[in-house]
Amino acid sequence: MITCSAPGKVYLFGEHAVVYGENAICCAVELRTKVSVEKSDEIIIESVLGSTGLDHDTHPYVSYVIEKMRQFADIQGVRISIESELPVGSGLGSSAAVTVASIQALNHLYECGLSLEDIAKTGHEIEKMVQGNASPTDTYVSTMGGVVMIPQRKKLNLINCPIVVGNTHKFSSTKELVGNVAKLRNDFPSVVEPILSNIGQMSILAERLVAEGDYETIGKLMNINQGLLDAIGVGSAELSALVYAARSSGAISAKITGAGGGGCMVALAKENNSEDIAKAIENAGGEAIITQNTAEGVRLESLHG
Ligand SMILES: Nc1ncnc2c1ncn2[C@@H]1O[C@H](COP(=O)(O)OP(=O)(O)O)[C@@H](O)[C@H]1O
Ligand SMILES: C[C@@](O)(CCOP(=O)(O)O)CC(=O)O
Ligand SMILES: [Mg+2]
Repeated sequence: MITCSAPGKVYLFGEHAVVYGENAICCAVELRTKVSVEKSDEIIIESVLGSTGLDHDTHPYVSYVIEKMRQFADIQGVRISIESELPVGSGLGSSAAVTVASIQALNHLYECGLSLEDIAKTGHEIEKMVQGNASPTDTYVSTMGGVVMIPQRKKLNLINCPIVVGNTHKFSSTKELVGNVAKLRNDFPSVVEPILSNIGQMSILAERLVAEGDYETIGKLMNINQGLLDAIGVGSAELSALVYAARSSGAISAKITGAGGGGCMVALAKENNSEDIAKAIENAGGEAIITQNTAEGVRLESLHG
């Protein structure tokens, strides 16, 4: 049995806008999805979502992974077991993590010889197939780790402060939210395109701030980004409650991460106040996770289970 894991991510800036080619800055976080694979008589995919064969309704990402990997190997029967620290459908890139970890596990099992660049590219093709429209961000960051500027795929310095995630526990589908933004942009191009372009500008300004470790100024821009995410309709009362709770308890910044609608928000904390922010998020009805960014992307965990 071969086990690989891949990290989730939070966006400092640029979700949704990045789908239209704008800049984004996204960091891998130390919350992982683990995928174990072994050859078997039939195809079995096991996860918290159930146990299925090739099934595009329950396991769309993993089903497409198997179909794509058949370009590189003769895959007949395989058992794929998924365990994850990432909440599903919550803006932390669980779809990219499960996709990337599955590709790498099959890559090892069938000795396909795919490079990390190949894995990120194949992962992006799969996210596009399921989501309809997807940026390369989540699959690239989950493959390579670190803090990355998209679309350049440029690695920036790691963020040297605690990251607090607040989960509303309201499931939200990325495909649906990306579709809603596409409709709004189509209905009001002269209004929505400048908003997306303004979001892109924040990443361009923030590149130097990340290099300098100027988290206070990064935080001011993140808070503006939150306002613009609300403007394009991906906020919710639950997310706003957690965002304002985090800010009132001393967070440097707080905004939605990922597709929004429900799912998670992210706050940057100071060295000494991550616990206070986590408590405020819990008091406002969310689940708090204190984490940090990670330089490590997809990795081999074990060869024998
Ligand atoms: N642990 C898991 N096991 C199986 N499938 C998963 C797992 N985590 C995520 N997925 C897949 O990813 C989908 C959620 O992806 P998405 O809507 O992009 O949200 P996000 O990536 O923000 O969590 C799930 O509906 C499921 O298809
Ligand atoms: C909204 C978007 O920018 C990020 C979606 O992230 P997540 O699936 O909610 O973790 C879509 C994309 O970049 O493909
Ligand atoms: Mg996703």
